[in-house]
Amino acid sequence: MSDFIKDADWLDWHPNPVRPTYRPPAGAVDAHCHVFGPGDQFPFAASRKYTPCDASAEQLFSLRDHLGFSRNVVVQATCHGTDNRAMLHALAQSNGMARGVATVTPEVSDAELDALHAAGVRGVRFNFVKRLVDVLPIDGLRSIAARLASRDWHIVIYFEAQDLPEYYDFFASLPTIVVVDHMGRPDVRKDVNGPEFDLFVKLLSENDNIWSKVSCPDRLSFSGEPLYADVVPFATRIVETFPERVLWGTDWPHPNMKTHMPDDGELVNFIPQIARTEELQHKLLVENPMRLYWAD
Ligand SMILES: O=C(O)c1cc(C(=O)O)oc(=O)c1
Repeated sequence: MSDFIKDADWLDWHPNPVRPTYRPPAGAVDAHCHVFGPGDQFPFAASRKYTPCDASAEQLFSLRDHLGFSRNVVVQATCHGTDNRAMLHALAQSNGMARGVATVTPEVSDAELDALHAAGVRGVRFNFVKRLVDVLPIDGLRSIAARLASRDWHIVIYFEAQDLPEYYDFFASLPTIVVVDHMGRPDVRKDVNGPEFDLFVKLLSENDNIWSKVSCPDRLSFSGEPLYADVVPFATRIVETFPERVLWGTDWPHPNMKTHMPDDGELVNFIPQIARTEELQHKLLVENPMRLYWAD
């Protein structure tokens, strides 16, 4: 029994996703997923904006095998704040088949960063989504970023499209590889070649250190599952313009979905819609994440 009671409107992860008909290439990496707790073992943070159901490392790895994937990148979920223990536990249970992205404060010591590296962490997440976090002052983020540059770590950023103009110069100034979560959350009802998404494409065009995850059609779509047709032009534009700088992930256990819970097998079946050749799929699922997370 968890010590926490999940939010009344919380949607649990899908209990029995289909076995995907699309088979990912050997060694495929789910480069964006999370663990939640379990809350009685790894308590959720006092600063959290939501209380989820539990989603353990064992459940994550069982999903990985079911979907035909080999590896995971476990991204620190905001409900755990800067307490990275649940994520680190997942890495420790993975037999080297998972890497992590942590959340840290500007006060983090070099020794703590060393320990995170030894545990398999290769990046830090900066979050600008106000419903999820109290956004840290930019100066603090800058000081963290400067310390990561010498470590060959990267920074994962999560923001929504309407906030990109405000943060554009800051993002462009970051000294590490930068990976944008969920394509910068475009409003897919707008034109894929319109000013809003063009600004995101410009960010990647002008900064060859900036990458994008082409994840979460379920969050972005208004046309809905399983086809997520309205997301396809956005994701294909990114995959085909920046084939060496894209990552894909399930986003399991899908925090804060309010209307439906995606079937993770159908999310895998969606991959060939957005990466339309075997070569693009191999870069997206194997070469790019391996370069970023398993270079050593
Ligand atoms: O859109 C979200 O609610 C969301 C939340 C989190 C998190 O709480 O860490 O991570 C994500 O990738 C997406």
